[in-house]
Amino acid sequence: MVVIGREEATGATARLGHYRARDGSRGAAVDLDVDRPHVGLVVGKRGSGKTYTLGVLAEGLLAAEGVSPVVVDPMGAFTSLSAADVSVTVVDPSVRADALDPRQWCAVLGLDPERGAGALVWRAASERSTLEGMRSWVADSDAAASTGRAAANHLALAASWDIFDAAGIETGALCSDGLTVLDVSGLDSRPAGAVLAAVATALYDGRMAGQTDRLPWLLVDEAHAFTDGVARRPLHRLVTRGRQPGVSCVLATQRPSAVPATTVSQTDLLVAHRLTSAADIDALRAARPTYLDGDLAARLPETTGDALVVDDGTESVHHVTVRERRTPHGGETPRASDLEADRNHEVSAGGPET
Ligand SMILES: Nc1ncnc2c1ncn2[C@@H]1O[C@H](COP(=O)(O)OP(=O)(O)OP(=O)(O)O)[C@@H](O)[C@H]1O
Repeated sequence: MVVIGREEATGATARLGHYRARDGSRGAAVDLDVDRPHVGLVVGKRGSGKTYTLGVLAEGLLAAEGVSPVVVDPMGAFTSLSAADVSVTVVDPSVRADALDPRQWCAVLGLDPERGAGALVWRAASERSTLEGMRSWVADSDAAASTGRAAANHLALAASWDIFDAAGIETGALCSDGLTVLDVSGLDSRPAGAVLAAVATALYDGRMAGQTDRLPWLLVDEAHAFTDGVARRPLHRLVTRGRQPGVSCVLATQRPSAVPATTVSQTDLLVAHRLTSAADIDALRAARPTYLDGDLAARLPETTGDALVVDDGTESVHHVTVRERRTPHGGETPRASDLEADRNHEVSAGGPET
């Protein structure tokens, strides 16, 4: 067995799959180090196996001691795990208003903090810790009527997202011995970004303040959806500085070119599935010139579930077939033939009741 991500022989690992020889034959088992914190990036075109690979990693983390896997799940691909495994908790995302700082409040509402409604929301977020409090503070402020109305409308929009709550997401609840799935599939990109911002901040600050002994792993699917919104700064902080307090972060995306170059270059574990877009291959190559030279880019895998794994720690590249999941994969793209099969099943079962 080979362990990717470290040189030492001991410590917790998660089974990733097995080596794939050039002729496609199966080689030795491949594990990932989960003993120390890492920054991982899983890339690949649609349907190449990214979500599946995140699921494999989540399973491995669930089985490892001393770590707390947390998934931010924009596709609802992980919610089915709770039926298969009791240690999986699907959480309805909830965010304390003061989990976002004034700058993040302006970012999530798309407001310029320097002017008008943005400046008012900034002050409301500095003065009050709940959304209700911010709304009353704006209503009572002596700002120009049109500015007050605009700020009130933006805060009413935030209230309509139904995510802001005095309880919020606590570090302690996230850092359990099970897998926590934050299902943001029902949310638009702004509230989903607010949830990710709050979670990334809770994990980082929680570890800095010594609130948990466990090492959190934040797995983010469809990460390109979060790179220019309110979650950008907290994610950037995790990617650049999270390892020091012990927080790992693994981002999965079909568009590496949409992920900031600093994020790609901070990655110490890169899992590259099939990629065909020249812009995406170039984005990877630009950030990882040593490993992803022209030759290696040409050797990116062709088959779903196969991956090129680049390990910065040991400066090595591995050709891996990701193992099959032990729990159900919820990321299937619906197919017309599935509907057809369902219909046939209903007919053979006597059809729907009338
Ligand atoms: N390692 C694997 N072993 C077996 N089957 C796999 C593996 N990886 C992926 N698959 C199959 O390929 C399908 C597509 O994988 P997945 O949903 O992870 O793709 P994706 O890259 O996340 O796609 P999208 O970008 O659309 O989210 C899965 O439904 C699964 O059936």
